[in-house]
Amino acid sequence: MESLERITLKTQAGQTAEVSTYAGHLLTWRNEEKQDYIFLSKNAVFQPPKAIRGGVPICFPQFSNFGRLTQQHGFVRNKPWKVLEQSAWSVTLSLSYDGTEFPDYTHPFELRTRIELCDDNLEQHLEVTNTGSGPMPFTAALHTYYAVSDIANVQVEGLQGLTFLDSTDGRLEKREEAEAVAFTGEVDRIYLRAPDVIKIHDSGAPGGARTYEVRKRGFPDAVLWNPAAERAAAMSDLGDPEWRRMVCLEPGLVVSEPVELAAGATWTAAQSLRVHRGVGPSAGSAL
Ligand SMILES: O=P(O)(O)OC[C@H]1O[C@@H](O)[C@H](O)[C@@H](O)[C@@H]1O
Repeated sequence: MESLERITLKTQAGQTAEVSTYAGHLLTWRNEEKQDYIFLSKNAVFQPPKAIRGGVPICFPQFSNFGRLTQQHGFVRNKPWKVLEQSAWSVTLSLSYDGTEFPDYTHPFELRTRIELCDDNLEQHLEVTNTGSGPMPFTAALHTYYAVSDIANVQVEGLQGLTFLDSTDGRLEKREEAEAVAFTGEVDRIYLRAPDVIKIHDSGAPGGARTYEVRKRGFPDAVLWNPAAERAAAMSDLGDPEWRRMVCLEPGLVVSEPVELAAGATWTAAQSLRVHRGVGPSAGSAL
């Protein structure tokens, strides 16, 4: 059952994005032909405190189990947020935590996210202020689910030569050899010190081909995830064939540069997503 408040952003050309005040969550981004750029599972459950499967869940103050919280990916994706500012094409939301609800995380903070929509370009900012009196450790990620025609058509460019932690293999440290990463099974990797531009090519997208160009700022790491059939079957809000229609590329502050934010200080990071359409699998790259 869907009962969440959605804010709709719209450009003059007719692109739309929907943002849920629950979880401060970008749910959809569609072009003027109503094609999805962002994946939202058909089996997603819109019932707080359940996390929404798809869109852009905000993992904070912890990514995965990188931190002391028992709750995977932190707790802000399971909370109502407040709208601070809104226009036809942008919205800013915030969430305040007073440090009391989770005994494993006693650092008060104010978190804000701003989403701005332009045609074929979406910007998302994340900003946190330490409102406590001591240093505040945290990890974070923008857990972005991209819509793809079929995971078999997807290649990710920009990761060659990087060290990654393989979460499907005990977080063993490995080196990425592939010029373009393809998906032949479960992929769950944390790339350390990833470049600020990474591209996802989908050779089967409507109109011929599509490239998502992801630019990140302030996030040193990048997580790449597709669960493949077996793990997806165990996730009631994903399943088959939904897992084939998504790939996650998540700018993150996970392991490369541990942060302890000073009392009163603010940390900011952002991602800028640009879509290149119908220009072949390389879309201006070397592939
Ligand atoms: O099911 P969740 O909590 O939303 O997590 C989904 C996935 O999120 C990814 O970021 C992790 O790397 C995966 O290990 C995890 O399975």
